[in-house]
Formats: sequence, C-alpha cells, structure tokens
Amino acid sequence: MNGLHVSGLSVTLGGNRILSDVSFDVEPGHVVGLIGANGAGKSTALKAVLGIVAPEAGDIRVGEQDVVDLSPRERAKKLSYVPQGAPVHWPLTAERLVGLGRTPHLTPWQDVTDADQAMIRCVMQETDCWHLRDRLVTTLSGGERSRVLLARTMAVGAPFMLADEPTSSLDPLHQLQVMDIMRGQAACGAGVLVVLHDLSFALRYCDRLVLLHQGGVLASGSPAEVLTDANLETAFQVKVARWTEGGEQFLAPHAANGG
Ligand SMILES: Nc1ncnc2c1ncn2[C@@H]1O[C@H](COP(=O)(O)OP(=O)(O)OP(=O)(O)O)[C@@H](O)[C@H]1O
Repeated sequence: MNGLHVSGLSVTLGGNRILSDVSFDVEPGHVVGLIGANGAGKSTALKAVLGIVAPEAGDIRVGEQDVVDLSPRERAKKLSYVPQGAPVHWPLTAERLVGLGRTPHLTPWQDVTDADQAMIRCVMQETDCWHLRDRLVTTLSGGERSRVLLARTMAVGAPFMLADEPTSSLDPLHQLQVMDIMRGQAACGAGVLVVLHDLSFALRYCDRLVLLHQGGVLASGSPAEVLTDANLETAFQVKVARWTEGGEQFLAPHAANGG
C-alpha cells in the first residue's frame, strides 16, 4: 500500500466527460508510462492526481492517505510534477528556479540551506544544466528550459514524480538522458508516472504501461502486454515495425492504412 493508487477516476471538463473510471497504480521503484493518442486524457489524469483539476468521482491515494486530505504543502512534498511544455514568465536565474523545488520543505521566508544548495547543484548536474545556472530562464531555449524544469522537479525529492512528456523539445541525446533520469529516480525508490508519445521509450524504459483511449483504460500491464498490434491499431490507428538491436527493442509506427 506504499504506492500511488488511482481508482475509478472520472473527470468532466467544460461539460464533456474526459476520463471515465480510470484506475492504475504506481509502485515505488517503478516507472509507469501513460500513453495514448492526442486528447486521450493523459494530462488530465496527471492534473487530477495533482489536484489541479477536480475529479467528478474516484479515489486517489498516496499510501494509505487520500490526497484530498493532504494540505497543498504535503501534496507538493509527496507528488512532484514536470508540466508539459511549461512557459516560464519570471526572469529568474536557472539556479533560483531549481531552488524553488525546495519550497515545500522550507518555512515561509526561509532561505535554502547548504544541504538544499548541494541538492540543487546535484540535480542540475544530473540534468546537464549546471552550466546554465546564472542564465535567466526566459532566455533559455525550449530544450534547455525543459531540463531546468526537470531539475526543479527533482529538487523536490518527492516519493512520486509525475512527468508530462518530459522528452518533448529535447534533442536525441538529451531525450535518452531524461529517460535514464526517470529510471534513476525509480532506482532510488521513487515511483515515476511519465506521459510518453515515443513507443520505443515506453517499451524500453517502463516497467508498466497504462494505455488510455477515449478517456478510458484500453490496456494496462507490462509493455509486452500493452503494446500489442491490436492495441496500437485501436489507440493510435498505426501499425508498427519491431526490431531488436544491441539487445534493445524498438518500435516504429507507420500508418495502418498503408499511408
Ligand atoms: N479545461 C478544459 N475544458 C474542456 N475540455 C478540456 C479541458 N482541458 C482539456 N480538455 C479536453 O480534454 C481532452 C483530453 O485532454 P488532455 O490534455 O488530457 O489530453 P492528452 O492525452 O494529454 O493529449 P496530448 O497528447 O495532445 O497532450 C482533450 O479533448 C481536451 O481538448
């Protein structure tokens, strides 16, 4: 019962049912991939877990605790979040922005401690953005900003990390590094819930997958159980080529209609 448990989650937004009876678990030490076509409800599911959108029904628990019983500070300590393509409007340095990740652990007006500072440096090095520490985030490229925002999320040190398409806008090497970081977070005991569009990453980096389709769970289980030809054709209207290279499995989609 130490995991993040979502059961029977339903969300209606703007009068439209977006999620219906969605259930999944994220256990400590696991990377769980949330996949599905555009508009399937992936970001909405993350936002419901985080309390950014209010569910119409459902039970969301961290361990034994219902998230609605957690104060915003307690929730922020337990669930860290990498938002999708988040713009940053404040002219803060990258180091200062990453330092905001420590806010849930500080009392009001308390400055970061030496231990916090060491952690900030560590996560910025891990995400390859320590060299950007004195730059204003408003001047960074999209990929540089993404890595700084990931570092801020890691700086929280929460037992669960929710990441919404953390590899979008990154070059191929940084995409691989970010997926390795997701695995590294899990190796250190965190439960990671990550929204992905890259099916090869879903196959290679995730312990379990949840495939959303039209607001419901079409399939969940191991990558091999979920990434079947039939599920991929239903969810994405694609066929896939599959191959193994250097001991790693790859998937490349192509249009189901042959186009
Ligand atoms: N505030 C809102 N009001 C009405 N509809 C909304 C609202 N927010 C999201 N939606 C709709 O809910 C559906 C699911 O959106 P969501 O962002 O969760 O999808 P997603 O699976 O993350 O998609 P993508 O892969 O494109 O990021 C979409 O059809 C979207 O237009």
